[in-house]
Amino acid sequence: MKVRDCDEGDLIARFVNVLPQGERTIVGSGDDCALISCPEPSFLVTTDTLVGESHFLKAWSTGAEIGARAAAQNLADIAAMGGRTSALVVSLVLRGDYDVDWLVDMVQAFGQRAREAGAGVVGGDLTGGEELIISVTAHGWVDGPPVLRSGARPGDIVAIAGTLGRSGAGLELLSRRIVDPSVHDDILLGDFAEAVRIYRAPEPPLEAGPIAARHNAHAMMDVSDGLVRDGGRMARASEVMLEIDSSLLADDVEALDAAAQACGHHAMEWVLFGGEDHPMLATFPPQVVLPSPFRAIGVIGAVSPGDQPGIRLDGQRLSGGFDHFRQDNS
Ligand SMILES: Nc1ncnc2c1ncn2[C@@H]1O[C@H](COP(=O)(O)OP(=O)(O)OP(=O)(O)O)[C@@H](O)[C@H]1O
Ligand SMILES: Cc1ncc(C[n+]2csc(CCOP(=O)(O)O)c2C)c(N)n1
Ligand SMILES: [Mg+2]
Repeated sequence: MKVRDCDEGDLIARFVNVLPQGERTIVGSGDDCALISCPEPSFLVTTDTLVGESHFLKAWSTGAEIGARAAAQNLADIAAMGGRTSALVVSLVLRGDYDVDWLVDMVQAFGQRAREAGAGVVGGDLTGGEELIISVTAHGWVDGPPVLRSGARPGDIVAIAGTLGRSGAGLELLSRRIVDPSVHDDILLGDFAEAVRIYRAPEPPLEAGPIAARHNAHAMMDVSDGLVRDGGRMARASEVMLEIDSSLLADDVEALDAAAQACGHHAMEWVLFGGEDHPMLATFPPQVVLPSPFRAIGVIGAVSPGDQPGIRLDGQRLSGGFDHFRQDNS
């Protein structure tokens, strides 16, 4: 059955059937607004949109992978404040010729990621249009003070939880047809399985956000546009220098060895400039024993007089990363 064979009410009923309600939901999908409890004095809110051809290709990813990706990148933004997600709303721009089963798979996988994070999917909107667009708004809360990008201080440990570079490598393996885009089986994907899987549906370590907050992280953000671009944003917000030690990125580089050989590419480029793995980048005071799953990748330095905040690798200043509107995407 195609979308054009249904009416909006039919589709919404199919979606609601597979979506989690969420523990904080008082009124879910079906009224003019959802009503969500928020006993804390303030709440977190973030929005992120995925567009077919820009963020994913239907030819490369299943509906379920696209749905999981849309949920993951929004859940990661809430986690990156040290928070937990209470409720998501999801707006879809659809074409009439989409397969309804494909769409329900997408919505179900979106709901499953929300469910795993303890969140409800409490509403959305449906519109017709040429390109598939998934626009998500997430609401959440944080127990205690939120962890901002602006809190890094000289002497802090720079740490990361989650993977770097896998999504960028997966994108290149698919773009260059080194991996057949119709293959989704980890066994068949072999050495490339992790990179391709994470490109299609990132696996951000959501629990790391609240863990970092409990261990007094000074600053945190998720990495969506690459370590260098996003690390530079943290550096500017905090007016510090992120000093990354390349030897501490060796495990990420090694994990991409097979992909690098196949693409004739330096794995370190993906680790530094690739986005969309959504790991948590955080800084911790120097005396803290880093909580699992964080690992150190460098330290925070002061900005020398006359210099600008930024990010350096082994003392060399870096710039670049993903930007929708610039041509210098690395
Ligand atoms: N159209 C807009 N109007 C106002 N603020 C915006 C707009 N677009 C983005 N912002 C704000 O700019 C900041 C950076 O946006 P961005 O989309 O890069 O978020 P991010 O968390 O860095 O990346 P990602 O969404 O990929 O995780 C966010 O605080 C966001 O709310
Ligand atoms: C088909 C295809 N081509 C290119 C990319 C790369 N890409 C798109 S958006 C983005 C950064 C985060 O964007 P945002 O800030 O919008 O969340 C990256 C690295 C992709 N994922 N799929
Ligand atoms: Mg973010």
